[in-house]
Amino acid sequence: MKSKYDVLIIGGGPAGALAARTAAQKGLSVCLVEKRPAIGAPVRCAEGIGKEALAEFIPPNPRWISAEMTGAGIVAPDGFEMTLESSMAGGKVGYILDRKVFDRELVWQAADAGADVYVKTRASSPIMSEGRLKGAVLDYCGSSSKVTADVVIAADGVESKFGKWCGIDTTVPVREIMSSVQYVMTDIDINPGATIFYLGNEVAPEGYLWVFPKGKRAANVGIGISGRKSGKGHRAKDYLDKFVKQKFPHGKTIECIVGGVSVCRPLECTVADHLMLVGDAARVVDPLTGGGIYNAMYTGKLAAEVAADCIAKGDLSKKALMIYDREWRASKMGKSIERNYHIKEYLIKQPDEKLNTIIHSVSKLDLKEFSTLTLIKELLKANPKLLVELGALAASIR
Ligand SMILES: Cc1cc2nc3c(=O)[nH]c(=O)nc-3n(C[C@H](O)[C@H](O)[C@H](O)COP(=O)(O)OP(=O)(O)OC[C@H]3O[C@@H](n4cnc5c(N)ncnc54)[C@H](O)[C@@H]3O)c2cc1C
Repeated sequence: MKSKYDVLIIGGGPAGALAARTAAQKGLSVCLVEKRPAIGAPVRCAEGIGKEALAEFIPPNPRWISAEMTGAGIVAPDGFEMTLESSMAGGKVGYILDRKVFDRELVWQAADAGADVYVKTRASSPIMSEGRLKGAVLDYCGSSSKVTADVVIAADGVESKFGKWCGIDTTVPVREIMSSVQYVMTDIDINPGATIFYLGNEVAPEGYLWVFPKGKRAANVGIGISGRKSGKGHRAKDYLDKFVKQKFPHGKTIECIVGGVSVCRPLECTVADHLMLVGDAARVVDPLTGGGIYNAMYTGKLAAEVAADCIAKGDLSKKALMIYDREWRASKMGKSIERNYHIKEYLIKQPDEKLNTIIHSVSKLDLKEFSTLTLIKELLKANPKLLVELGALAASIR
């Protein structure tokens, strides 16, 4: 391992991979370290992503796509299902990825572009000198080495520690961590072309339960509930087991994963001198859907672009790197996170009766664009009273 790079990236998920690929393509020397022995495993994700969102970063490839989606369903607490599709999108609206292969492909592309990649290598502390971040101490199989870099990109996911070690407050309030469990199930009766979301305080308090198809009779069946609702007898797993017993009594569980998803607002500031935070480490998951793959790739790529400009100018100060922070907040992604945060806060306070009313208001929607914003606009049309309840927020949606 070399001891000096232009860019050191911590974490080999979609955020780190896109940062590494972009920085290497720009001719920078790049080191990406991943603490796990293999990129992409174990998967901690339901693997859903929109078709257009994915296409911004990589052309689709059947090698890492488990299933193509043509629509979605939202099931109200009383069991009524609203179906969503988009004839405008040519019938295909999204994918369920195979992230074990997908994440590996992204890192592979970064390596092909020239990045050095080290797995089973953990960043264990920052190197601080003359009051500034100079790099990180990396642990590999019992030995430690120091790697310095002009800029460190922390892409270390939801469990991110690097930002905190450098003085950034990355704490997520307990109520804004979704406690999640997911089974990969086979031998179950599903609609193989639609992602289904189940809502309700009895099903998934302050969260939702999902069935994301991975084939004709296989799916990721998972749940995320608010950390503050989780307790003895009411853990995410308890809710999921109850659902599975009722809905898929003969299904077989071939994999079980647990994880946390932050559904808080993004960090107040995602840069410091010589440091940038991207993806889940920056808390840029969509607070309404819990989706973070796109946002991770978007921030990873943008951070590397800004880093390259700043390296060329010889200024890696917080002030210079702030371009990244400002740009992602002003982007469609940043605005959508802010809006969806308020909608999530509104929805989690609603009783089941209200959720039933909202979902019953439309039984089938053909969306021009298959996005949460278009869906919300349609629901507002069907429930004009919500405009009053949402107050100032409604203006930003129309
Ligand atoms: C149950 C569940 C379901 C989800 N479903 C979806 C979904 O359907 N669609 C969607 O868009 N999003 C989903 N998400 C969110 C999505 O998985 C994340 O937003 C996405 O993976 C974020 O990418 P990332 O690169 O920021 O972080 P990660 O993918 O978490 O990658 C971070 C990497 O950093 C490594 N790392 C951490 N610390 C260190 C260290 N000190 N040194 C070296 N390496 C380190 C970790 O091992 C990890 O590999 C889901 C999440 C969960 C938990």
